[in-house]
Amino acid sequence: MSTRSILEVNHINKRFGGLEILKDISFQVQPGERIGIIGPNGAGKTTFFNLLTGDLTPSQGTITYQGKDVTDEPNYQRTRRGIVRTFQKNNLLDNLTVLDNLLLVLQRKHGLKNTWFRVRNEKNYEALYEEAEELLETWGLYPVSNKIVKNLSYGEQRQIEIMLGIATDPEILLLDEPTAGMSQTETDEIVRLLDDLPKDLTIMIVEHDLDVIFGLAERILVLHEGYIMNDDTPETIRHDARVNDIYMGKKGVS
Ligand SMILES: Nc1ncnc2c1ncn2[C@@H]1O[C@H](COP(=O)(O)OP(=O)(O)OP(=O)(O)O)[C@@H](O)[C@H]1O
Repeated sequence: MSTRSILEVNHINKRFGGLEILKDISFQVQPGERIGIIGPNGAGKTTFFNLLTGDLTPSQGTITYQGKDVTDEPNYQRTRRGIVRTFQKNNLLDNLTVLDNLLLVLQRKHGLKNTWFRVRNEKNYEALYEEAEELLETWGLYPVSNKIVKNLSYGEQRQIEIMLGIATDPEILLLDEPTAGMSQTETDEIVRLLDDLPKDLTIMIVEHDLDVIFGLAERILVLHEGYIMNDDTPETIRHDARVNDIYMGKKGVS
C-alpha cells in the first residue's frame, strides 16, 4: 500500500444473487483528494458508495482505511473512524428544529449525554452552542436555526444534511448526489460551500450534474458496467472519446 493512501480498495467485487454489479474494482485515495464518480444509470455508483461506508460488504476483495482492514466493519464503526456519508434522500429528524438536529450531532461527537432536550438548559453546553452557531452561519442557515426541519424547503433540508455531515469532523466525506432535486440557485450555493471546505478534507462525490462534478473534482472515476472505465483528471475525462461515447451518448462532456 502507498504510505500516503487514506483509503485503498483492492479487487472489490459485488454480486446480488447471480448478478455481478461491481467487477474487480481497485483504486487508492490520497488525503485531501476530491474525487467525482460518474457513470450511466445502473453503473453501480451507489453500490460502490455503500461498500465504502459499510452499508454493504463486498462479495470479494478488501477495503483498507488508514492501513486497517475495514472490509467487514459496519457503517457505524466506519463513521466513528471518520468515513461519513450524506444520502440521496433526507435523513433528518423532521420534527425537531435545525438547531436541535445540529446539537444532537455535536453532542454525540463530543461524547456528551444523548438527551437533546437537556441541552437547551445547561450552561455547560455553551461551547456546543457556539460551535453550532458558527456552523449555522457558515452554511447560511442561521436565520432558520429555530425552524422545524419539515417546514423548510427541500434544498434547505439537503443543505442541513451536508452541514450535519461536516459537523462530525469527517476525514472522508462521501456525498451521494448532493444537489439532486435542487434549483440552480441552490445547486450553485452548495457547490460554493463544498468548494470552500478545508482542503485537507477528502471528498468523494456521486453526482449526475456534471457541472457540479467538473466544478469540484480534481479526479474523476468513470464507472461503466461495473468496471472503472477511466480514472483521470477532469480535463482528460472531458475529452475522452470512450467516455463521450458511452456516458454521454456521443454528445460530448460539457
Ligand atoms: N440490493 C440489490 N439487489 C439486487 N440488485 C441491486 C441491488 N442494489 C442495486 N442493484 C442493482 O445494481 C445495479 C447498480 O445499481 P446502483 O444503484 O449501484 O447504480 P447507480 O450507478 O448508482 O445508478 P443511478 O445512477 O441510477 O443511481 C442496478 O442494476 C440495480 O438494479
